[in-house]
Amino acid sequence: MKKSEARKIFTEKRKTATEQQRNKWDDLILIRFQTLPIPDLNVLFTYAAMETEVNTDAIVDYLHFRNPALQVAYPVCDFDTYTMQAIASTIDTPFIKNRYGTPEPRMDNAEVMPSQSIDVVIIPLLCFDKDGYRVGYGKGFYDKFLADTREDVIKIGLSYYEPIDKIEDRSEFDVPLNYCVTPERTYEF
Ligand SMILES: Nc1nc2c(c(=O)[nH]1)N(C=O)[C@@H](CNc1ccc(C(=O)N[C@@H](CCC(=O)O)C(=O)O)cc1)CN2
Ligand SMILES: Nc1ncnc2c1ncn2[C@@H]1O[C@H](COP(=O)(O)OP(=O)(O)OP(=O)(O)O)[C@@H](O)[C@H]1O
Repeated sequence: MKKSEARKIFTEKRKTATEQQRNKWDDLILIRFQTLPIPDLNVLFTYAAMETEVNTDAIVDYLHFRNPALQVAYPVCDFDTYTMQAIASTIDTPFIKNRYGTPEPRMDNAEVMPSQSIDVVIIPLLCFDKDGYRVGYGKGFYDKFLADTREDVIKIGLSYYEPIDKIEDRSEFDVPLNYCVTPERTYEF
């Protein structure tokens, strides 16, 4: 399947899930996430979920419990260059929606986490395939960001839906996932 077709299908599919269903899937994904063989980590780059995305709050709480010194960063986007920065955030950091509806940490006194310091990236996606390739919103935010991260960074996708067989129009920039967790299964690539 081509990325553009997958984007359309999964954008529509996402809208059909009820809040109750999503909450249940978030719980199942958390339970699976807790069994991933990820080593101790110091810096996490995650995302603040929009309504139809897998919520990462409980996963962040769990990782924080594992390492109280964990630093957690969230994306702040530049829509002129389609790049993003990892902004360190705490429980007290206010989040505001940008003009495209994505919650972002407020930038006052913001600490930018160097891409090279990040140990694990939790990535939102519209759909993924059986080889770990993903389809996002098509602006290349994540592909560009991941290009600057360490070779050994662990990339974990979260998805309510199972993978498609193959994204046909992969590009040279596409960075595959190491893991993808769904309510039904954990995929390792
Ligand atoms: N929760 C969450 N945060 C995230 C992402 C995500 O997928 N989920 N991102 C994952 O990338 C980045 C934001 N990506 C986005 C990409 C496109 C649009 C969007 O609505 N674009 C408009 C046109 C924008 C323009 O051209 O200036 C559109 O496509 O209609 C919004 C966010 C970073 N933060
Ligand atoms: N490292 C990079 N350097 C320059 N351009 C890039 C890079 N990575 C991706 N791009 C460009 O970004 C655009 C979007 O790529 P693609 O269709 O794969 O989006 P996507 O994977 O759905 O998006 P995202 O990474 O935001 O989730 C493409 O035009 C691609 O050429």
